[in-house]
Formats: sequence, structure tokens, C-alpha cells
Amino acid sequence: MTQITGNLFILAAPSGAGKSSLIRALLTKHHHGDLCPSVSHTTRAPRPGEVDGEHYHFVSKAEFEAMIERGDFFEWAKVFDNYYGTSKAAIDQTLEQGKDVLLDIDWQGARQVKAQRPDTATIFIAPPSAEALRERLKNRQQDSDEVIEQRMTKAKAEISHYDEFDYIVVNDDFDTALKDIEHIVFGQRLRGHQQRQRHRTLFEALLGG
Ligand SMILES: Nc1nc2c(ncn2[C@@H]2O[C@H](COP(=O)(O)OP(=O)(O)O)[C@@H](O)[C@H]2O)c(=O)[nH]1
Ligand SMILES: Nc1ncnc2c1ncn2[C@@H]1O[C@H](COP(=O)(O)OP(=O)(O)O)[C@@H](O)[C@H]1O
Repeated sequence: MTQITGNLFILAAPSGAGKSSLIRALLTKHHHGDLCPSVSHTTRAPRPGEVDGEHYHFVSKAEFEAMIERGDFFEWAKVFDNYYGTSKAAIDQTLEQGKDVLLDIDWQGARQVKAQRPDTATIFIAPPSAEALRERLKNRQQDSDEVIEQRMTKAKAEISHYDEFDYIVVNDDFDTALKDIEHIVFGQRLRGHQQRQRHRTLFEALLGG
């Protein structure tokens, strides 16, 4: 039987919308390996608790630029003054195994991936309100008030691209938002071109007699 290539999913959101929490919950539910995260490269410094090769591949600016030169990246962008990118190696092998890959990238990356692979499902996570977004950034207790205000300004820049996405999920009630994302994943797996490949013999039999 022909090997079916996995699906690509992109989740983008303004910082604080709950993207990391949703991805974590999604991966915990789908822990059998049918949905895999892609580990990005970045030039930003690791935060306490972040593990190289798990959360990100942490590299220097020179290393990142050498990778750009070599054409190692599937997509890359400058976000918050640092480079971020998805290497081809990070996704190709997984997709070839027929597994789905989840990319946690910004709108610039989403645009590049969509241009290269139009069948990618791009999902935008929105907060229910600006007040809720600010509250979540505060409750996370990760940033100073000044950084929170910077994130709120940057959030507007990310949100301004909401109409470029295939799907929009409003993360008001967490479990509802998680279900919405799962429905998108399940729906994508049932698209015609994959189902035709998967059920080739069925259709041959149905049409043969
Ligand atoms: N284009 C692109 N964006 C990325 C990539 N990896 C992470 N990002 C985005 O970069 C932004 C900053 O991520 P991060 O430094 O982890 O900070 P935080 O999400 O604000 O805590 C987020 O919007 C990520 O989705 C990548 O490989 N490519
Ligand atoms: N639906 C929700 N309702 C209330 N709080 C939420 C919800 N989703 C996430 N949060 C909380 O909001 C904060 C920001 O979430 P996080 O996943 O870190 O966001 P992001 O990755 O988008 O920056 C965290 O403290 C998280 O627990």
C-alpha cells in the first residue's frame, strides 16, 4: 500500500492566548505518536527549565544564519528581535512516516508554510477579550508589567493577521477550545485525497463489479 503522508497543522496566537497550554493538552491526549510537535531553532536565550532539543534547538545567530545560507529551513522569521525557524529535518521524517506534525509558529511562518504547502491547516487561537489576555499574562507570573504591556502591543500585530488563517478558535472555555482543535485535526484526516489513497481497494471493489 502507498504510504500516506501526514498532515501539517499550524497553531498561531498572540502571546498569552493559551496556545502553549492547548498544545500541551492536545499532545497529552494524543500521546500515541499520531500527532508530533516540531522542535524549532531559535537564537533567543533558554529560559529556566527549558531543555535544548526539547523546547527549542538553541543556537547562536551565526549558526542560524549559516543554516539559512544552506537552505536548511522550511520557514524562518524574526520574532521579538530573535530568529525562529522550522528546519526541514524537523518535519520531513515525521510526515514521511504518515504522522501529523504540529507547528507552533507565528503568522510570518504560517504564511510561508501555506505558500509551500497549501494543504496545511492553519489555526489561529484568539483570546475572548483584550482584558482576558492581559489577565492571563499577569496570572502566568512570568513577565513584569512593562513586558506585559509590550506583549499587549505585539498581540495586536499578531491579531491583525487573523483573516489569513483557515480556522479560528476562541480560547474562552479551555476544554471547548481543545475540542475545537481536535475536531479540526480529525476533519483534516478525512479529506478526500487521503481517504482515496487509504481506501483505494475499497473504491476499486465498489466500482469493479
Ligand atoms: N516563524 C516561526 N515562529 C516561531 C517558531 N518557533 C516559535 N515561533 C513563534 O515565536 C513566538 C515567540 O515564541 P517564544 O520565544 O517561545 O515566546 P512566547 O511564546 O512569547 O513565550 C511565538 O509566537 C512562537 O509561535 C518558528 O520555528 N518559526
Ligand atoms: N481558556 C483559558 N481560560 C483561562 N486561563 C487560561 C485559558 N487558557 C490558558 N489560560 C492561562 O493563561 C495563561 C497563558 O497561557 P499560555 O498557554 O502560557 O499562553 P501562550 O502560549 O499563548 O502565550 C496561562 O497561565 C494559562 O494557564
